[in-house]
Amino acid sequence: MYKESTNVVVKHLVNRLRDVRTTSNEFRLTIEEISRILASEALNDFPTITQNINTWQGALDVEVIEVQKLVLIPILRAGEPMLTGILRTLPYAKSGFLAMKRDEETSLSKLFYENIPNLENKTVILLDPMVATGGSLIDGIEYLKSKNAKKIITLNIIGSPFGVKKVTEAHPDVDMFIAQIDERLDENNYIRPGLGDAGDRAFNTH
Ligand SMILES: O=P(O)(O)OC[C@H]1O[C@H](OP(=O)(O)OP(=O)(O)O)[C@H](O)[C@@H]1O
Ligand SMILES: O=c1cc[nH]c(=O)[nH]1
Ligand SMILES: [Mg+2]
Repeated sequence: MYKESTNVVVKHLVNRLRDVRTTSNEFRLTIEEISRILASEALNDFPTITQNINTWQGALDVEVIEVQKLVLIPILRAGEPMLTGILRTLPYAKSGFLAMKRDEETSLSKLFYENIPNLENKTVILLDPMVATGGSLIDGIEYLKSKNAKKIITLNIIGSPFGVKKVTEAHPDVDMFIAQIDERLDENNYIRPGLGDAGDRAFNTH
């Protein structure tokens, strides 16, 4: 399934990403902010455990997210600020990494590096801001399934209708939380209106 955010703050922040005046530093910080909101939407139903803590009035049983059951995995480069943002909320979540690059001639993704912790019995939150053809996300999900992830949730910022459909058809068991689905994929497989190349915008390489 996929769920497009209805949060007006998320929409507001996505439009800041689209603005060409937004500097790379502000772009990364905005991605961090959006990702923290998307993560709280995605984790709303996540299982909690009871923890006994000491408060100013003594011992108290409280409900906390079972962070040990989570693994955060960004698809580099553009997914990196998403990880940074979510780690500010969940600083002790385990993280793994997939470094992928889409070949701009063929639009096929290639995996260059991975470092993934044990995923057995873990829920993976896969992070990539852009879902254009959907190829990178589909390949990333397949890789994590081959590593026996128990459940996969993706957090994405902008998708094309084509890419989102491809991902949900290829992996109907994956829950996709996306900030905004844009109008279309263009003839160069870029999202319109989109924001350009998210990696270049984030790391000042355009
Ligand atoms: O849905 P797709 O057609 O596969 O395109 C989306 C992919 O392209 C972008 O990464 P890119 O390959 O440009 O790498 P980068 O993050 O290093 O810029 C983006 O972050 C996705 O991973
Ligand atoms: O629109 C697009 C397509 C692929 N990658 C991006 O960063 N943006
Ligand atoms: Mg790129």
